[in-house]
Amino acid sequence: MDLKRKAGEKAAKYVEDGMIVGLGTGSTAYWAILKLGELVADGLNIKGIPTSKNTEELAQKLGIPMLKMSEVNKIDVAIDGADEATANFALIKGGGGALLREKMIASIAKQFIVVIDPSKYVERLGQFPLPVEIITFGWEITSSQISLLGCKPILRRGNQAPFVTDNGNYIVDCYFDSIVDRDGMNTALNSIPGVVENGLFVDMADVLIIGRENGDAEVLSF
Ligand SMILES: O=C[C@H](O)[C@H](O)[C@H](O)COP(=O)(O)O
Repeated sequence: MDLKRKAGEKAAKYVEDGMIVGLGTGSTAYWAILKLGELVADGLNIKGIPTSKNTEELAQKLGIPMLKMSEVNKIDVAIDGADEATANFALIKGGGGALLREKMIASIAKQFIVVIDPSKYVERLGQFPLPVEIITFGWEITSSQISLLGCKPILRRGNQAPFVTDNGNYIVDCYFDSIVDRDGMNTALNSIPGVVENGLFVDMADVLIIGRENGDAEVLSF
């Protein structure tokens, strides 16, 4: 079985009747959402909060009832993918551009479950360029201020034009040699005027599920 699928489907087992569920974005969270769709069709009663417009469309197709972020003040469990994860559960997210909504949803989730394939499990963060969401106004200035933190920020592009997030912002993908002080970097990035949010998720994940070739998916709890 596809390793992303193994991880995603395992995460769906954490969802219980009556829960409000943060629905992540990307090709691994996809499998969790698909499974939840099946369970809902079989009678599971949950409400989803999507982390992106893509996920909202998917959940809608699958018949998962949804709430708006403004309608909730707590989320029971959020399930999402990651671009990198370490043994102490630090994450880089945002490869799909959904980091802002993902971080907001994860931050109010009682339990945040991260699903990955083994290629995402790394010793140190920073091989994957860190996505930083910035406002379009004066983005060049914001980007050059970000570069002073020791990285090379590259404006993400879509179809020959800058990629625009669900929130109407740009993303710069920041190439660091490595990110050692994750807390410090998170704070420093978010202190730059023009930065909306960055893809470092520190001390947020509670469970990390890694799809493994042999046997069941591996579950690590913090
Ligand atoms: O913005 C996108 C998200 O942070 C994704 O969860 C992340 O990029 C991982 O996606 P995938 O499971 O497709 O590798």
